[in-house]
Amino acid sequence: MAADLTLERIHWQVYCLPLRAPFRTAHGLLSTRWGAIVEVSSAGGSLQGYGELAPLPPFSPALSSVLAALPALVKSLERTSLGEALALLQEQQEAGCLPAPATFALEVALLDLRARALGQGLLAPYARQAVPVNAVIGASKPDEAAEAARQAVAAGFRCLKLKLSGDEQQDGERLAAVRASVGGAIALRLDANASWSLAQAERLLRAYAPYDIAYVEQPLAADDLEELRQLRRRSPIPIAADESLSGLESARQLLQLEAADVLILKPQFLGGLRPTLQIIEEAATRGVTCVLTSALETGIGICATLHLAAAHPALTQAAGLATLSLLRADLLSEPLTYNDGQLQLPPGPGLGVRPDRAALARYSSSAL
Ligand SMILES: O=C(O)CCC(=O)c1ccccc1C(=O)O
Ligand SMILES: [Mg+2]
Repeated sequence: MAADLTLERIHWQVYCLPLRAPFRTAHGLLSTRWGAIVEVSSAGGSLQGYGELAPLPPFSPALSSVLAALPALVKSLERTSLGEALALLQEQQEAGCLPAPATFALEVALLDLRARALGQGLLAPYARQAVPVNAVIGASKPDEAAEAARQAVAAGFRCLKLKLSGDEQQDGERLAAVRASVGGAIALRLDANASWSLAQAERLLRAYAPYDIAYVEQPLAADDLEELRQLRRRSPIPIAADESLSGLESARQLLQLEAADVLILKPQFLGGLRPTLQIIEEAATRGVTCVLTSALETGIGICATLHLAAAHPALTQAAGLATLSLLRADLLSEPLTYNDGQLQLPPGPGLGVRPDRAALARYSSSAL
């Protein structure tokens, strides 16, 4: 049985991947993505499972502190059975002892190993074999953003997410330019990345409402849920919480306060697929929409989130999983495929993808 498999070795390789072009959000400019690919092997080394940690302050602790937690965690899991390892990981995650990206990486790697042993998909059965995704447009100059939006629509995307910079004038011009360039039939989402005050948000959301916005992510600072609740009651545009969600407890507070119309869920920053699934279930009972997104991981992390997006019947909205093209390269042996604004679930057991050793070696880093 898969649960009886013994884990022999758990190791990780840190990577450093440049972005194709620096990516601007209200949190600043991102030009390099750091993370690590985790590999777990069964006794005898016949089976492997893979996961990815890709921390990103302020959404998570920094890479150095996530890596610092790994040796003790790995020591507690090595040479246990797969079933025990998953239970131990869950225990430590629930006790709040582990940084979220470390739990996500280990959980996915263990589930990948188990699903490969069973010859089934990571989270089978699936509600869909392809997941609609939004293209993401950085907070670049209005004409550049409009051109990027046009290209995304030409590539088949029906939903775009536009990053705001916090510069009010440019944000307004960028939004007008993007809406004009794509026409009325394309869904538009905005992401303010926690950059507005309550008064500013009320004013800007009224100004942006005529552009037909599906929702705005995180208009206000992460920790003031009461203000978010007030804004939601007055806003002509639906409100999504992103930075305000740090795990199950914060999700429960948001649901309790009815502070958001939409929850943006990043398993990388929520401590894995299991707590994310719990949030999806609790949100569904209250009629709150959930949208899964990447944390700008490489293909391993994106693919894990894709499996959850494909598996759960409630996740019908476009997911934020079209971020691989922001990176200069991926680390997969076979690329993930985007077709007509949808990301295909790869066939094959487990994640259905593996890291490419040569690519991993090329972008590996020993700087940490
Ligand atoms: O949602 C998407 O389309 C892409 C993912 C994304 O924007 C993101 C990625 C990493 C960290 C934060 C965010 C964000 O939504 O603010
Ligand atoms: Mg966001």
